[in-house]
Amino acid sequence: MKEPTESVILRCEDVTVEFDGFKAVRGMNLALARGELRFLIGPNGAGKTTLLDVICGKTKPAAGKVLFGASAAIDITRMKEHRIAELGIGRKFQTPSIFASLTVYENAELAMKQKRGVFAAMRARLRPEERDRIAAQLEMIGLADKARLRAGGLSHGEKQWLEIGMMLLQEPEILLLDEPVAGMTDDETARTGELLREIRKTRSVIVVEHDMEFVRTFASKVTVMHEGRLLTEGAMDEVQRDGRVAEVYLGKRRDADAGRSTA
Ligand SMILES: Nc1ncnc2c1ncn2[C@@H]1O[C@H](COP(=O)(O)OP(=O)(O)OP(=O)(O)O)[C@@H](O)[C@H]1O
Repeated sequence: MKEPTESVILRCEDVTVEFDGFKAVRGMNLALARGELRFLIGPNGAGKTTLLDVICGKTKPAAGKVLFGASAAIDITRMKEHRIAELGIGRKFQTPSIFASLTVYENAELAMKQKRGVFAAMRARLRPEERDRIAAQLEMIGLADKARLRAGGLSHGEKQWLEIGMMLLQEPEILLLDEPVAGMTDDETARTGELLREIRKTRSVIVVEHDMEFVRTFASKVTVMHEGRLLTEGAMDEVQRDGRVAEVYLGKRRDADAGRSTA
């Protein structure tokens, strides 16, 4: 299932990752189109997080390539993590990395200044257009009314949204999210899905997710990994009908997921 080359923003080709001889990812292929919201699913230990680690440069593959940019022309396989981030791949981990003692606005301000680069960041004041962008971003993540509150006092879901907002202020082309709705209330989960739909209008997103109810509601295309390999890929309803998918999930599904899922 190869995407037309011109619309591809990221391509993983035959990526293999080894940890002390154990192959966590085995010849994995993935092509992400511009403006796509892709869900990466699979049982525990399938290699999903490791693949995100390879894309953002945190882990280097033993073999294979990661290509990024217009028509996936830039080989980022051996680039340093910070360089990949500068190029436009943002990674959000499960634990929020916001500053609890600063306000929501101050956190956003820091993210904006980080985007400017070290020298410009020393300029104390933000330009009016930068302030406007922060305001628009806080509006998008639903925290405009909480701009003056300490980030540490936000709910779990709000902290996750703030972190997503801070990443967006750095204008990545691709966002990599690892279980963004873990620990969220049903309402927060639904709002996060809407936020992802909004984000994909201007950026591409890969979401590693275990919450099958969430995936069913918000996914268009799903990639299923199993034991480091691509098991199948396609529309969620097709994937759900695939007997192999049900099989690999049987007995491996997380306890937390079992209550919500009938996949
Ligand atoms: N740094 C590491 N050293 C050794 N083994 C690792 C390391 N990181 C991951 N692994 C192993 O690689 C395999 C894939 O792990 P990974 O975290 O990528 O799976 P996953 O699909 O994200 O699982 P989960 O859904 O449980 O988060 C697992 O067997 C894991 O134990």
